[in-house]
Parts: sequence; C-alpha cells; structure tokens
Amino acid sequence: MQIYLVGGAVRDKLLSLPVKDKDFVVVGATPADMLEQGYQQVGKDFPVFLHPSTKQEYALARTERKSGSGYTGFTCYAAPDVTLEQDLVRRDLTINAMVEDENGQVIDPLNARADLDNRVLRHISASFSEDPLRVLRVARFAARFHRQGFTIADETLLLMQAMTQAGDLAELTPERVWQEVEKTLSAANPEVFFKVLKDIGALAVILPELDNLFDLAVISSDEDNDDKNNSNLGLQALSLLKNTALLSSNLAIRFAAVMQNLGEQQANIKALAKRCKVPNEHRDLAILVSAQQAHIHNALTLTPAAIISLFDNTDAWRKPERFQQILLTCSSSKSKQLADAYQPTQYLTNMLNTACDIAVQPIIAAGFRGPEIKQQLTLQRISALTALRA
Ligand SMILES: Nc1ccn([C@@H]2O[C@H](COP(=O)(O)OP(=O)(O)OP(=O)(O)O)[C@@H](O)[C@H]2O)c(=O)n1
Repeated sequence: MQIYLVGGAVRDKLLSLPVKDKDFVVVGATPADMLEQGYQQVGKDFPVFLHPSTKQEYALARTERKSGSGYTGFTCYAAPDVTLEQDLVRRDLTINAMVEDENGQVIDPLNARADLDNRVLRHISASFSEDPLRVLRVARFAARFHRQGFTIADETLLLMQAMTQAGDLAELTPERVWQEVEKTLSAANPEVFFKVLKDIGALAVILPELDNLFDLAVISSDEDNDDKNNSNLGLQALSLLKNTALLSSNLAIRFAAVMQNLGEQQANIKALAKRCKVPNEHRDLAILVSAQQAHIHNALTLTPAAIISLFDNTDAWRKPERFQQILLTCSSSKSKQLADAYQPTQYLTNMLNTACDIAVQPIIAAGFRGPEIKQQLTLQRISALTALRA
C-alpha cells in the first residue's frame, strides 16, 4: 500500500500557512489490511480509519458517484484498484487535490500547482456539482484565502450559480449551513463569503434574512458611519463584518456584526438562530447589539437614567465582559474611526464602573425590602452617574 498526505495539509504547506489537520489517502489496500495494521475504522459509509497512535485520518482511495439526493445519497467504491488519480478527481477544488508522498515529494497529477501559484479556486470536474455543500466551501475558501490573493475561477462561479439556480442548495440542512458559516467566521475576510453567495443568488436560499438587507437603502445620515460604497443595508452589514474581523477573532462578535443591521427585525435573528441552531451566546449578543446599538452610538447624549436602563437591558451588571463585546461590535460601525477612538466605549465603561460601586447591603440595612431595593439601587446609581457627569 502507498500512503499520501492529501488535501488541505498539502495546500496549506505549499502556501506556507500553518497546517491544522492532516488527512491521508491510502492506495492499494483493503479494510482488512488496515485493521491488521492496527488502524481503527471510523467511517460507516466511507472506509476511513484512525492511525493507531497519531489518531490522524486515513481514507482508502475511493471513487464516489451521486446516487440520490441528500447528504447520504452517494455510492462509494473503495478497492485496492482505485488509483490515486481517481481519488483526486472526485474532490472539489484543484488546490485541494495534491498529495505528498512519504519522502515529502509533492505529487500533482491534476496539475493543480499552477492554480495554487496563480491563486485560483477552480473546480476539478463536473462532479463538483454532486455535492452542493461545495458551493459554500468555495465561498469559505475565498474568504479564508482572500488575503493571499485567491479568486474564484469564472467557470467555477458559473457552475456554483447554476447549481444554485437548479435548487441544489435546498438539500443542505440548516445545521450544515451553519457549520460552514461558523468556520467562515474565523476566516481572515469573512465578508467575502457572504458577498460571493450574494452574487450567485445563494444567500437568498440559505440565509434569506440577511439577503433581504440588500434590498433596503441605508437611511442614516451619520457622516462617519457611512461608507459611500454602502448603498444598502446588506453591503453595509458586510463592511461592518469586515471592520469587526480586524478588531476581534471572537465568533460571537463577528456574528453579531453581520447581523446588526437586522436592527428592527430581531424576530429574524431569532428565526435564523433557531433554524440553524446558532449557539445561544452568538444569538444573544446579536440581538442585544441590534437592539441597543442606536443608544450606544448616542451614549454621550443619554441621560443617567437612560444609561442605567441600557445597563439593565443588556444585563451589564452580571455580564460586564459581554457588555464589552457589545461595545466592540458597535465600535466597528464607525468605519472611519479606529475602535479605540470610539468614544462610547470609554464613556460607558466609566459609567458602568461607577454604577457598579453602589453596594446593595447598605440599602437593605436601611430597611428597604422587596422591589424597593431595586428602586433604591437604581436611584443611587443614577445619582452617582449624575455626579460623575457634573
Ligand atoms: N465536500 C467536500 C469536502 C471535502 N473534500 C475533499 O476532502 C479534503 C478534506 O476536507 P476538509 O478537511 O473538509 O477540508 P480541507 O481542505 O482540509 O480544509 P480545512 O483546512 O478547512 O479543513 C479536501 O481538501 C477536499 O479534497 C471534497 O472534495 N468535497
């Protein structure tokens, strides 16, 4: 049997990027050969094995044909006579179809190196369309490798568009969509993913709530808020995401950034989050940002009572770290200002620290009971903020 390193690890190595997972393809072996050597079988449908000590994935070379609809509608043929080239041809992109042998020699039967060198994301063959998830994967790779200069080949973009128009994406469950979105949110330029999907009509299918924003004009006249290129709320959402990605790698913050223009339509954030099983932390941050951003942008003009309400509504008392995440997400909307020049951050942080200094024990000691305690606390907090502003 011959064993080769394959896929993302070879690609990332050639791009001088850190290699995360190592996948291997095994040519000329049977499942029995693998088990005999101590490998553990993990794939039910595919012959995939874990190495006895490293636990890395070793898959027998296989050919795949789509036999029905859905994720499981594949016929897979793995046998010792499947060649390396046959295994590579069934894959998605040329840059993902190079291997490295045990001596570190790159083997490239599909001539993928040229695409890697020219920074092109190109599908390998028409069988790309057998897996609709690949439409999202290509958009994700475009987001991840944008900084390295990668663009999608015209013919690949056309195929992705054709697959979308043919309704292929309906096969994707919301959970699989979210898995790709989540992976994308950690990419260097997550906004590119959404832009690619918008351009080919796929965003309307997988995230219609976000897609609708592209039909809504930007109405704010706030000078330093508006990038002239942001003619609609969708484009503006993408530029907010772009700015936020420069400020934070936190996925909840990045998710809240791209959702924040749903503003008035928080029901849509809830619907999207429920359908896609978005983690609660992400959902809650997105809802709070979209609900409170207008108040936060105007923090310097708010009355002390309104500031205390803001802290109540965001539960800043019990969750000061999340409150900082809300501020960070809001700060990214000021595209011409750096985040540390966003005045509400320092201002509200000072206010919160001051209000938090009011202790509850003296209020109880003074004889207040039940709901009166909260009322007194609020009054004293408001007085403290009024004194601070004076
Ligand atoms: N829908 C898919 C999923 C995977 N692959 C192939 O399987 C390899 C491994 O897949 P995966 O680990 O998901 O992706 P990587 O390319 O390794 O990228 P990442 O760094 O995101 O894991 C890919 O390189 C690609 O050759 C494919 O052709 N079609």
